[in-house]
Amino acid sequence: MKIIQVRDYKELSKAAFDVIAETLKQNENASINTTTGASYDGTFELLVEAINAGELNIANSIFTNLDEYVAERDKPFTVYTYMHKKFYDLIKVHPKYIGLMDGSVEDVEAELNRYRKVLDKYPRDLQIVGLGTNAHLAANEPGTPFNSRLFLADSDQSTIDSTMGYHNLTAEEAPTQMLTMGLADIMEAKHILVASSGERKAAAVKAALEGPIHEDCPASILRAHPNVTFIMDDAAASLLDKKY
Ligand SMILES: N[C@@H]1[C@@H](O)[C@H](O)[C@@H](COP(=O)(O)O)O[C@@H]1O
Repeated sequence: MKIIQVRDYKELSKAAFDVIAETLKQNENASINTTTGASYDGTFELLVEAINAGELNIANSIFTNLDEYVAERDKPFTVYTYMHKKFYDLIKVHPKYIGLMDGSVEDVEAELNRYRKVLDKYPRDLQIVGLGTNAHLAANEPGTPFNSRLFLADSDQSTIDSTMGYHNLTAEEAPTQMLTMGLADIMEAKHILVASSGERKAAAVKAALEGPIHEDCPASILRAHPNVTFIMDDAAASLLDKKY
């Protein structure tokens, strides 16, 4: 695992951007699957700038997402809304293919089957993930089997609380379930990028990097992958025993 420790969120966003840009520069047909959320807001801003300045060509790339809330698509907190507001609506050139799950469907099984085919068609060159405060990956909460595949997941209370905080939602408005790629789906990527920022992620970073590799800590599975770039800022690294 390549661990990059930076000072703050600004440096973290630049370091994550550099990994994505390098992937696209090496292979303009790259298939990139991404998370959404606070960890990557700054990274998406840098991507939009670089694409619109003509410095990065994404016209031949594939972009897919790794999870989606069970909710109407136009709700402010959905992955669909995030990707459009912070990326797809802002860029002048679009990827060759954009794949998003639809959490508003009645037939969840059919939607998971449809997305299975999307993932099978576009094996991931780069998988972008964030850690939950409880060290979840996507919506794979603690206790999820390491061999999980695309499924409908119930969110832990800490995850629901994070979503409420980030999107300023009441308990009634907050989504409680997600369609999500499984841990085995995430592990299939050639390269996995993780970015973690701030004190609220420090315990999850410690568990992921220094705790047992166990299903109680979904992110610990990343240590079994041969090509992970883990970027953290000083605050997220503050509980680590070792200096990496
Ligand atoms: N399901 C999402 C994940 O896809 C996301 O990566 C993670 C971290 O989010 P954030 O970057 O906002 O802390 O938690 C959420 O619950």
